[in-house]
Amino acid sequence: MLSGTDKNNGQNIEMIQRHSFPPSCSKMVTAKAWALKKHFDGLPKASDLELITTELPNLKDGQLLLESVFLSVDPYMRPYSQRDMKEGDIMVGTQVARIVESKNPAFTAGTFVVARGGWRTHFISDGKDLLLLPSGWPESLPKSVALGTVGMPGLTAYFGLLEICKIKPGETVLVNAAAGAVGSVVGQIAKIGGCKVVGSTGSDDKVAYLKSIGFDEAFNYKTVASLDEALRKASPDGYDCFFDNVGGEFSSVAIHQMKMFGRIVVCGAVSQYNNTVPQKGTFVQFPIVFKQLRMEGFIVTNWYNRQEEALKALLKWVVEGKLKFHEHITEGFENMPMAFIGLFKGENLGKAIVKV
Ligand SMILES: NC(=O)C1=CN([C@@H]2O[C@H](COP(=O)(O)OP(=O)(O)OC[C@H]3O[C@@H](n4cnc5c(N)ncnc54)[C@H](OP(=O)(O)O)[C@@H]3O)[C@@H](O)[C@H]2O)C=CC1
Ligand SMILES: CCCCCCC/C=C/C=O
Repeated sequence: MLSGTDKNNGQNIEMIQRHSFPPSCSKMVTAKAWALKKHFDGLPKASDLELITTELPNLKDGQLLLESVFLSVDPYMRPYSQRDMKEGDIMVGTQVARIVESKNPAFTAGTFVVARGGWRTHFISDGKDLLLLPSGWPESLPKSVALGTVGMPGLTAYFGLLEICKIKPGETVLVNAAAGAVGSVVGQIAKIGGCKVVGSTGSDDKVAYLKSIGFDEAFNYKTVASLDEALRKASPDGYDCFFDNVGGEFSSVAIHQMKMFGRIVVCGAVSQYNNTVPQKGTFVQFPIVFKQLRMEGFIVTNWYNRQEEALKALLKWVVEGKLKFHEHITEGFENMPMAFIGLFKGENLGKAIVKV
């Protein structure tokens, strides 16, 4: 038997082998997967990825066969591929998958789970890292939301805002990439928490969307004459909290408009992920020292010991209509590269999802 743990994705998932299995296997399942053919150089290109087709072995005791239904494409995959993947590895990622067959008594065929299976249509798991949808998941709520607002991006917003920023009612919160998976949840949780919310995003349609979900102020950073002025106009008194998804120039400008004792959550730096040469930035020490700011980076998985509590809260807000979600759905597994590349062109409104 050719098998192994997929170290690349850090998961207990049987690796897809790039050749056929012995003829003794009765029910062969053909799996498709996207592999990193060539490390990205600048903006990812479809030709950097390769679609491979393989056949999975029969299940051993304790194993499950899963079929992806919805897959997530996320900006983190770009820096992750650079740092942690080698050419030929299957792209890292999560999906909502259906259990097709189970030889694991803890799971029943037909159940939907969130898995870290990478960009694959089918895969085999020992069940260790599979997550059931939170209890009380309404039939009417698309299961894909478990990859967005009630999933990793929602958790990012929840912990970043409540635990790192520690927002208080009456404060003013700034978030960029505000119409995306994380940003749209940040703004809405901040509103639930009694804050004033300002969002920056890359199109007028997205600005209108942000207003429709309760943002107090929103602007299109691509068309404003001056970012500094746009930030000042949206909140003349400055910002208590800045949830930074973008980095780069935006952050360099925004840091100067923080209030005394402001908090900055460094969640991501999507504007920098495709850089081919290191950028020279502004020096941040002056505003940090003289306004006594706190600036903290965080990775959501560090908070996963509390994910049950947070997913419950996020689902409750969604069900109550306090937390709206939007999905940008790309149809077809073969279009995963296109959906991924689209993230860096601002094509998505809300969570970018691929439906197999
Ligand atoms: N620290 C953590 O644990 C986690 C961090 N993250 C980070 O959060 C951020 C948002 O992720 P997510 O919500 O999933 O993604 P989004 O759904 O927000 O999609 C990415 C968006 O980023 C914006 N964008 C793309 N390129 C640029 C650019 N050059 N300059 C400015 N904006 C750009 C685009 O929106 P627009 O049209 O507005 O430009 C695009 O739609 C990312 O930085 C990501 O890495 C995400 C999850 C966990
Ligand atoms: C369960 C999926 C793990 C996602 C981790 C995301 C960390 C993000 C970092 C920056 O974008």
